[in-house]
Amino acid sequence: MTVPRLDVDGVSRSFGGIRAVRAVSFALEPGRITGLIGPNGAGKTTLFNLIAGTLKPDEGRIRFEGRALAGLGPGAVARLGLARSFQATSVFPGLSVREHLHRAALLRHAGRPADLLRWRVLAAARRAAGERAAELLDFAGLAGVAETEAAALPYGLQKILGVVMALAGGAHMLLADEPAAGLNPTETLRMGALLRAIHRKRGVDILLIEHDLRMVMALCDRIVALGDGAVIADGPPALVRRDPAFVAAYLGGDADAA
Ligand SMILES: Nc1ncnc2c1ncn2[C@@H]1O[C@H](COP(=O)(O)OP(=O)(O)OP(=O)(O)O)[C@@H](O)[C@H]1O
Repeated sequence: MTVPRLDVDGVSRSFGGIRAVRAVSFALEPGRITGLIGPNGAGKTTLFNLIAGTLKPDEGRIRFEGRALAGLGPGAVARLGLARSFQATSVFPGLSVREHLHRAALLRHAGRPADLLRWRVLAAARRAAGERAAELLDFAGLAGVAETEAAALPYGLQKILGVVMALAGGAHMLLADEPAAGLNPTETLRMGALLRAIHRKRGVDILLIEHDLRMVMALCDRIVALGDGAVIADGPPALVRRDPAFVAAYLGGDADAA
């Protein structure tokens, strides 16, 4: 059997008395866009934090491409190729769009300060990061705003930059955290097209948390639905949207709303 891209096995996490994530298991084959959905408070963000290494599970194991993530922090997880979308404006205040991508590309070396003390290594890393930034500017359609300060971009472009920054370090899998939140319909379509291009043209798998069900249904090969911290439905969109547990928990019983 193929090694799953991401294998979440019996993962639980509580905060005080609240069991935010309860014995969640799913394995994602390579080559997929997967949606992680559920009502407010269902545990999506907690699960993302557990996968990205920001939080540690109380129980269970998470493997990325066969490697256990236990004990790794967010930087180490990202360097393995599992990267989370950034909040573009809060990362490097005052820096341009190009500089954001350049810094994000350099971050993959940040855990190896000894390397960076050797100027040859640093110079080569800077050059490669510059090339990568230029290529990503073109890929994401951001070349026209490359020298604009990231914080001054329209919100939709800031969200695009935050997603593309996650690719700058060479990710094989992108954790996209509500990329359409706060976007208007045109911006949402552009974001959907970008995610599809990231997957199809760059071969990056995506795990997508998103409240915009239309986007999730259109983009995803598979949907994992959480309710009250546990998996309540898991499968292709056409099946999940008719799953009684999903309909009851997420849509208040109205299957046609999905
Ligand atoms: N740091 C924390 N301390 C205490 N409780 C927390 C913490 N983080 C999350 N929770 C609780 O865990 C549960 C799951 O929250 P989580 O944010 O993961 O849900 P979510 O599905 O991402 O919700 P939303 O769609 O609103 O972002 C909620 O009851 C929340 O209040």
